[in-house]
Amino acid sequence: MIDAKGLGVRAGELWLFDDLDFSVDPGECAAIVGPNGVGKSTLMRCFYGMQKPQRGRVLVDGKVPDERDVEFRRKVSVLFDDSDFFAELTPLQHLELLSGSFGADLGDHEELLRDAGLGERMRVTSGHFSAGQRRRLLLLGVTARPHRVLLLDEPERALDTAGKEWLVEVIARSTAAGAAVVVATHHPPLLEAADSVLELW
Ligand SMILES: Nc1ncnc2c1ncn2[C@@H]1O[C@H](COP(=O)(O)OP(=O)(O)OP(=O)(O)O)[C@@H](O)[C@H]1O
Repeated sequence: MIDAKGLGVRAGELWLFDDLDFSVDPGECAAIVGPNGVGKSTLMRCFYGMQKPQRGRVLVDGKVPDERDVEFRRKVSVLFDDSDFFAELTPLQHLELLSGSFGADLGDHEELLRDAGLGERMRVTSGHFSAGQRRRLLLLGVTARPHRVLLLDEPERALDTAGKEWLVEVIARSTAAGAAVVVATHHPPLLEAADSVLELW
């Protein structure tokens, strides 16, 4: 589903990575690890077509990724650092919006929100949510919407222990439904649960 060959990205004079091969198939989760600043987010941005590699090529479902392409965006669900949601909407309204825009039945919205630890907050506008609550809502949105590819950049950020356990579960649900998942992470249980691990250094 994602297939990269000979990928190289330079930041200034320095090659963050070069000659990198990477692939992830439907129903599999690949984790990317490495120290701060090594290039994990940059690699994820290449998979979403937000960053053009200086060398090599990446294909997603056989095509060069293009974040501006509506068909591509419908297929590929992403959580990046700057991902955001509508502060004036409640979590229930977020799910209704997603369901409507994808024309999809996401399941029982209240049950999904209880499962995400947002049961008490499902009818409260999300603008004043805590960092962890916002992260739970974002993660629920990107994992519950229809997708064939899921890209998650440090999804564990701001989550408490229960939230991190839930995160491992929702990723497993996504792969079980046949999605190809890539997760850049510093959270060891996500590495243990992954089918493959790419270490950048
Ligand atoms: N567009 C750019 N131009 C120049 N340098 C960049 C650019 N994008 C990223 N960098 C640099 O590339 C390096 C890798 O950044 P990146 O965000 O990919 O790292 P990361 O592995 O995700 O780090 P972290 O674990 O801290 O999130 C950093 O030193 C960053 O400053």
